[in-house]
Amino acid sequence: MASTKSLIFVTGNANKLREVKQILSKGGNPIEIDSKSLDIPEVQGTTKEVAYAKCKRAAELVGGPCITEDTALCYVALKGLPGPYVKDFMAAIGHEGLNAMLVGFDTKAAEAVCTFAYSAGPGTEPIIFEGRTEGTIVPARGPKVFGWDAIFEPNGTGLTYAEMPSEQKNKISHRGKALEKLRAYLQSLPQ
Ligand SMILES: O=c1[nH]c(=O)c2ncn([C@@H]3O[C@H](COP(=O)(O)OP(=O)(O)OP(=O)(O)O)[C@@H](O)[C@H]3O)c2[nH]1
Ligand SMILES: [Mg+2]
Repeated sequence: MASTKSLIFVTGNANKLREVKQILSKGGNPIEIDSKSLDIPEVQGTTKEVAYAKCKRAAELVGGPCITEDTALCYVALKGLPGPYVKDFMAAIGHEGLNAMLVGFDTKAAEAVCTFAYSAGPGTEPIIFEGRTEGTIVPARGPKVFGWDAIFEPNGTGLTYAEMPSEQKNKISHRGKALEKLRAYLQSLPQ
């Protein structure tokens, strides 16, 4: 029988939590997720630096093992920006503004980047797991439930993330890819 592990995911984002639970509860060795909603200040830096610092602080606050996640939306024309700062851009200028930023550029290509970090507990070095999905920024299509899902069309799908059933998004998404790496790592740990 498959063994079940439980892990604390520290996040303030209910949509992330829903997807992480969906993805990790499936498969031969399901991982059970408990969550803690803590608002952890985020440093400026690369996606990996942001994820690493978030997880280090989360482990101190939780007092034990935990995972955190940082998501970035990286425009090719803008050499990776807004990247890990997309949350503030989304809040300030919304879907229309995120499209308008690319007016005058030849390429609307973008990459969704998800960076999970796992800490074995306070004082330990977080380990990073990254997933990337390439796509195009388009005018919003589909339900506007989760962040910039409605304006991101993964290559070769003809659909935005928002137009896809969750199983389809999870199969190809930046988050799904990062979580498969995290799952493999957790399964390699001694019980
Ligand atoms: O359309 C989307 N599809 C996704 O798959 C997705 N994943 C994250 N986001 C949004 O991108 C920003 C990341 O910022 P972020 O990583 O700091 O998240 P957060 O502050 O909401 O939560 P957390 O840091 O407490 O975990 C936030 O605005 C998130 O809502 C997504 N939007
Ligand atoms: Mg955040």
